Amino acid sequence: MDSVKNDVVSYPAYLAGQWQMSSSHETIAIQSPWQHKVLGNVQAVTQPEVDQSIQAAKKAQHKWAALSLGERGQYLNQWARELEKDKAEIATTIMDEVGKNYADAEKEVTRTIDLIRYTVQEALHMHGESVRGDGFPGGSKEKLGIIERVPLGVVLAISPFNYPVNLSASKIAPALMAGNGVIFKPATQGAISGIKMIQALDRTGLPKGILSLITGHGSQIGDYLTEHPGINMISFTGSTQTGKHLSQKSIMIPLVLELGGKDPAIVCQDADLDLTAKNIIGGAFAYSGQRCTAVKRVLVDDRVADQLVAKLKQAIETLSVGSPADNSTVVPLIDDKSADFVQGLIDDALDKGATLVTGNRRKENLMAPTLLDNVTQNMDIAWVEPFGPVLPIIRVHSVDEAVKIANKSNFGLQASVFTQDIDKALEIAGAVEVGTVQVNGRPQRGPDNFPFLGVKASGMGTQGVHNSILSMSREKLTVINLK
Ligand SMILES: NC(=O)C1=CN([C@@H]2O[C@H](COP(=O)(O)OP(=O)(O)OC[C@H]3O[C@@H](n4cnc5c(N)ncnc54)[C@H](OP(=O)(O)O)[C@@H]3O)[C@@H](O)[C@H]2O)C=CC1
Ligand SMILES: O=C(O)[C@H](O)COP(=O)(O)O
Repeated sequence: MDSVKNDVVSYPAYLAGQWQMSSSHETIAIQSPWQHKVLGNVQAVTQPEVDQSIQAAKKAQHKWAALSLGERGQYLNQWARELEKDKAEIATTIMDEVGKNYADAEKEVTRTIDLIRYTVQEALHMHGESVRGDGFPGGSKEKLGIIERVPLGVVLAISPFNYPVNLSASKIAPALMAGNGVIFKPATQGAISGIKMIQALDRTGLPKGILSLITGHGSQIGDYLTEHPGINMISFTGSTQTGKHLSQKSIMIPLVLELGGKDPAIVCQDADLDLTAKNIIGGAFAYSGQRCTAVKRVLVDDRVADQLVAKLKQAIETLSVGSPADNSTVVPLIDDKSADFVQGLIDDALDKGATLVTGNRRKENLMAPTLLDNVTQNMDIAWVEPFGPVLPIIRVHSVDEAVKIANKSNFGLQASVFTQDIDKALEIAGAVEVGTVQVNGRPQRGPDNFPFLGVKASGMGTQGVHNSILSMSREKLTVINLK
């Protein structure tokens, strides 16, 4: 299946049920962000190959949707078992390809297996409803409406680099269980992990054509996919910039967009500061802050700010920094360009008078975890998503000021509130314009049975297993006019 030249593997794409080298004869070299070597080549898939894949998905989808939920579930449960077998290999690929530490990469695969199994169970338990017409003026009991959920057709699933397996499966599994065909476009940096995951799915004997895996740079093939008339729904996770672009290109189809964030941790005067510091550190620096739900700013009551900063400094200075293979918390960023971007934000803040508490050291794309205090609203780091290991502290005089600054952001993914007063927590939770508020905990997507959503520039629509199945199916009403 794969071809090897000069020790570098060329991975085929999975087009209309066949593993194939692209007729473009063009490949993209995937460079490890930390081993500084080429891990393999993936295909630059052509537009005619996209057409063939979408046609094949359309054709296969009717038969697929005609299978019972139990039959579709059997393929997915088998996929979960195949992923169990490949766990170590896929975790190693994630580690090599996106620089996630091994323990977290393995957790990502385990979480994916759990998610697939849960998705099957959830889909099995979902059902439609019926309604009689007599509840509305002029209607009658003789009108019986049967409301079923039916698939949308072909779903385009586009995933980002930072969870190359989990955020892909969290689109593919619900799309398949809802009876759709799938066109899967992984992040280029993450494509080999995506390919390995689909190799496991292919081994289940999945009907040919129902899913294709299209590799290629989003900048080259993305618009063609998005604008394709054969696509009936798009589920996208990635940056706000790409998400906005995609929403302008797509034409009258449902979109679910999970985009960037600038999640604040609001720390009240009465907060348990040890618990707060622990959550902020884990939230801000795991996987070097390359998570949409990372804590990306701290809005702390001035009266406890010195104490909190001291605790954060102490904890940051004990974080392990280095190789993903050593399970370091802070690992090299996805590329040098990302590290340059983060460095630019740090430099801007320091130029404008922020206090460097710790960090601001760098070796290529490996950046030391950095804490900046006395950050003010004229600094870019107060508003921009760094996607790197830097945390700004903004001191505030009141809860109202914290909420005001929290809401001034374009983003609205999650927010954390640290306080021991539940009334205050609920008041703040009600006032913050985000998808989710975490009381005394760090922002996070999981557990995956919870709804996951962003508002404002952080997204549109809702993920989480139940909501993903809903968003990838629609209601269909059949009215029986009884005598
Ligand atoms: N809210 C959420 O759930 C999450 C949000 N994110 C956000 O994602 C970002 C990091 O991920 P990153 O991968 O860099 O994001 P990008 O937006 O750069 O890429 C995301 C995906 O979009 C593809 N893409 C690029 N251009 C186009 C296009 N014109 N049309 C269609 N698809 C395109 C990319 O392909 P290619 O790789 O080939 O360029 C990739 O598969 C951060 O902003 C983060 O906050 C990340 C995870 C979760
Ligand atoms: O990509 C991301 O950052 C995720 O969607 C967040 O997931 P997590 O909160 O489980 O890390």
